[in-house]
Amino acid sequence: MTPEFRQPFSLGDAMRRVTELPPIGERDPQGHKGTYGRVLIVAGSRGMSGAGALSGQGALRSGAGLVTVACPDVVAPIVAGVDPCYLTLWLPSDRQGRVTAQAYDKLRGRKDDVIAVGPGMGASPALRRLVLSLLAHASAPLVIDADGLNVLAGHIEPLAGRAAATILTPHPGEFSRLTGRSIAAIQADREEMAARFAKEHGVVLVLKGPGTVITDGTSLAVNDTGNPGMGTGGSGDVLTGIIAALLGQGFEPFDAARLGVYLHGRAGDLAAEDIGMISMTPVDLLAWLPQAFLELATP
Ligand SMILES: NC(=O)C1=CN([C@@H]2O[C@H](COP(=O)(O)OP(=O)(O)OC[C@H]3O[C@@H](n4cnc5c(N)ncnc54)[C@H](OP(=O)(O)O)[C@@H]3O)[C@@H](O)[C@H]2O)[C@@H](O)CC1
Ligand SMILES: Nc1ncnc2c1ncn2[C@@H]1O[C@H](COP(=O)(O)OP(=O)(O)O)[C@@H](O)[C@H]1O
Ligand SMILES: [Mg+2]
Repeated sequence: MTPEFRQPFSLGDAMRRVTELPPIGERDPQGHKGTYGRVLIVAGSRGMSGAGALSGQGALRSGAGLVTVACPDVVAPIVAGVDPCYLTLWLPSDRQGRVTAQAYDKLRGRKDDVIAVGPGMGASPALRRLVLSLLAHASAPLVIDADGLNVLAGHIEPLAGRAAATILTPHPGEFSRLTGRSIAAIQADREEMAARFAKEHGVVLVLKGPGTVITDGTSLAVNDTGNPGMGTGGSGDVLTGIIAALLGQGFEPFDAARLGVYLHGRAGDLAAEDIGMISMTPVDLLAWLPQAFLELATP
């Protein structure tokens, strides 16, 4: 067969399509905060303190035992003031209010069950160093979003060879930077592009937007919850916290990702039913997350 007649590579039948959600078990009566996962969220910078707070609250509303939001010290009091239930870890900051190259020293040796990094951190060589250090040395599963993803654009090799799971949560713009492909090309072939990337780099890929695709390169799910009311800055930051919390409670990475995406969208649908898509904000996703969880926990 000459090359021009070769079929294009397709994941086709080898791909397991998943539609059933993983069950949410009851909380262990003997459980305590140590049982349900210590979640570290590294997020925020001057001007984007909300990203850290929204991710932290997303994790709290999703059952995490103990949530710590690590953010530049200049925004830490603001982040701490949003919610009394998470801890804050104050990271050294530069003149722009972003983390410095010394930030990783504050995270080294911590015993977190899961680490999420990226929302609202801005772009800098120091952030790149921080993300690469986490990829190289953190033994906990990692969720990488937003600016954490952007530092990997054009340098995705550090994703390879991690012992623990890595979940990436790009929107199409971020996935375009990661892959070097146009947003249009990605949107035209979302499932194939996501699955191929996940397989090649050994990650769980959450390609966001209507019909979010979740795949580990072997299994694939397309989410059917969510609505355009969620097209408001900060919705994705909430999702990062939700997925991190589910990982911390022991869900397998692929399951944590697809369950988190489902619940996030369902919270958005419940909010839209009640207050409408126009007025809802990511804070409402937090408010309706309990109802979304209750629906799944109560048959
Ligand atoms: N309160 C806070 O602190 C908040 C902080 N935040 C923080 O802000 C930082 C910047 O994040 P960001 O996503 O706003 O900008 P960026 O990565 O340049 O992406 C834009 C590009 O992607 C594209 N694109 C996006 N979605 C798409 C889709 N569904 N389908 C197709 N295309 C899509 C988009 O396309 P366009 O709009 O041009 O059509 C454009 O090209 C980040 O750290 C985040 O965490 C925010 O969370 C807000 C609340
Ligand atoms: N029209 C839509 N339908 C379903 N989900 C949507 C829609 N618009 C946005 N979302 C969801 O909202 C979230 C937006 O995330 P992201 O783009 O990272 O926002 P931000 O960085 O501002 O928090 C994603 O989970 C995305 O799937
Ligand atoms: Mg985002």
